Amino acid sequence: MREGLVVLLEANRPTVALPDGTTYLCYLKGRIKRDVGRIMVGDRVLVEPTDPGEARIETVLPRTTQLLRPPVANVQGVFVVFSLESPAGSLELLDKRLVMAALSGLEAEVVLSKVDLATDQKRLERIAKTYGEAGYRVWRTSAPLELGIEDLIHRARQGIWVLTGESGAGKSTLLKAMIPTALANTGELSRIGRGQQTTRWVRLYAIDNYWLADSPGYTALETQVQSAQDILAAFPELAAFNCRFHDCLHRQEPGCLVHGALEAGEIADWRYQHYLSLLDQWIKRY
Ligand SMILES: Nc1nc2c(ncn2[C@@H]2O[C@H](COP(=O)(O)OP(=O)(O)OP(=O)(O)O)[C@@H](O)[C@H]2O)c(=O)[nH]1
Ligand SMILES: [Zn+2]
Repeated sequence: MREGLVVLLEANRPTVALPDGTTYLCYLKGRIKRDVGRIMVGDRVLVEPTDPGEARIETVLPRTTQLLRPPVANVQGVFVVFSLESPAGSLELLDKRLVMAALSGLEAEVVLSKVDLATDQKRLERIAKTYGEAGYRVWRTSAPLELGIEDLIHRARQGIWVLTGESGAGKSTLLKAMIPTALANTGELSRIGRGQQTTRWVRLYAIDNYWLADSPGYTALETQVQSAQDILAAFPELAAFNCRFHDCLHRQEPGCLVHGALEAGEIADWRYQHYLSLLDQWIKRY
């Protein structure tokens, strides 16, 4: 048996890629349907070749993560695309996506798109610096100028990655640049059920040592928030402060060092505000 990855699920038939690049159109051993339920793109499986180009999936290995949209298992990281202009992205949504990624156990990188349209250079620098200091890889890209995209593509990564971001942020544009062969698929539609619903098949494409899903999105099945400290941990530049109380949440606690750092401009005010509002939402819910 050999280990492979489900890279496409077309009409419920999985295509599995092996590390050497060969692919098999697979069918599932009966027992698996009962044990695993639906197999997903991104599932790691053990296969037994049966006929040329065909194999039987014997085992589905345990999943680490599971996204609902796009439906992909074992996602390792997300590219959060943020458009500087037309339309200008929302920093609040950017922070929300980054926090969701952290709370779902995913890596995240920030892609500042459309730098060719950026009129406010100081703002661009401030944003890039803020997220860089918070520990994220930050990319600046421009599709028409072909800027930054090659660097972004060929950086060491592992596992499966997904593009996410607001409507109009530039996700499809990046996707086409990152996987030119996916072009033919972007409009691919499949009818399911009685033809009421249409859906696109998700396909994974190999880039260097990682995989990219050709469908943008990002809704995780579950997040692991156990305490307010988990929210704080998702803001690394705030979590780094050692205030008087070791579990300081940097609100109104005595001896909190964050307020001074804010006044000195060492922390971006919008990051702190977004932290407080996410913290509030979480506390109200529990
Ligand atoms: N000037 C400029 N325009 C860009 C750039 N990247 C994308 N665009 C344009 O921005 C618009 C939106 O880009 P898309 O790639 O469709 O954005 P998207 O995130 O896929 O949008 P949705 O499909 O609505 O989610 C298109 O008209 C693109 O041509 C860029 O780097 N510079
Ligand atoms: Zn504090």
